[in-house]
Amino acid sequence: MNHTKEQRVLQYVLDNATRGDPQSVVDSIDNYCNKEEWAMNVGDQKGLILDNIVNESNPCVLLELGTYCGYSAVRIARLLKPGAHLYTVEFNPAFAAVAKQMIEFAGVQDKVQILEGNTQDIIPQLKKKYEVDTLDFVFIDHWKDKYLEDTKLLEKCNLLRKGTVVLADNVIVPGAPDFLEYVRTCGRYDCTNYPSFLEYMDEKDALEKAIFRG
Ligand SMILES: Cn1cnc(CNC(=O)c2cc(-c3ccc(F)cc3)cc(O)c2O)c1
Ligand SMILES: [Mg+2]
Repeated sequence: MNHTKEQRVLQYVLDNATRGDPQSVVDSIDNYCNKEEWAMNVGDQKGLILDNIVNESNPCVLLELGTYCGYSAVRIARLLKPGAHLYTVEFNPAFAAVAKQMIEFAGVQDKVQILEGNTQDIIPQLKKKYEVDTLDFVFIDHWKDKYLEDTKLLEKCNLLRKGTVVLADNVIVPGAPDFLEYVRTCGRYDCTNYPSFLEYMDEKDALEKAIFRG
């Protein structure tokens, strides 16, 4: 039954975390991925930086690109105020199925909506189909060669407003050089780099925060 790594991560959470307790879900995933099998969750070190930036920006409408097992969706949702909502986009149906169960077990399903499909198709639907006006916070953690085109698509679809926080994972490893170059030089973002480490490893990585100037 647990033929994939993502299913094994979920099973470990079901067996070791507490239903309805998002922190225990986050901690269980980190325990498993530190001890048993590496997986590409943002992890506990970069996760603390993510927590701080979410708390600082007090967002109401959030978008995540790249759900994977739902680790960062649960991590973010556990911090959201009543009425706040996170849309998270996942292309891979197997990942989306695991994430759905992870989010429901954590008890944050009322705050999180998984949108299954390609970001290129879903981003242009956010306003009309999902009744989004503008986004307060965007966490980018999907395919690294899609960061730039999807950031430009968010701009084109008028989903960013003055002060929208765009936070990108993995800007060192695997890296997103064209995205970094763009947000740091195009004149439309105020950028801050947050050095950290690749999840569950000693290798250097970083998050980049790019605040849209409007
Ligand atoms: C298949 N797929 C579905 N979603 C995605 C998008 N995520 C990544 O690719 C990703 C990759 C790594 C990583 C992989 C190998 C390695 F040696 C070092 C780092 C780390 C991350 O935090 C990531 O988010 C990939
Ligand atoms: Mg990542």
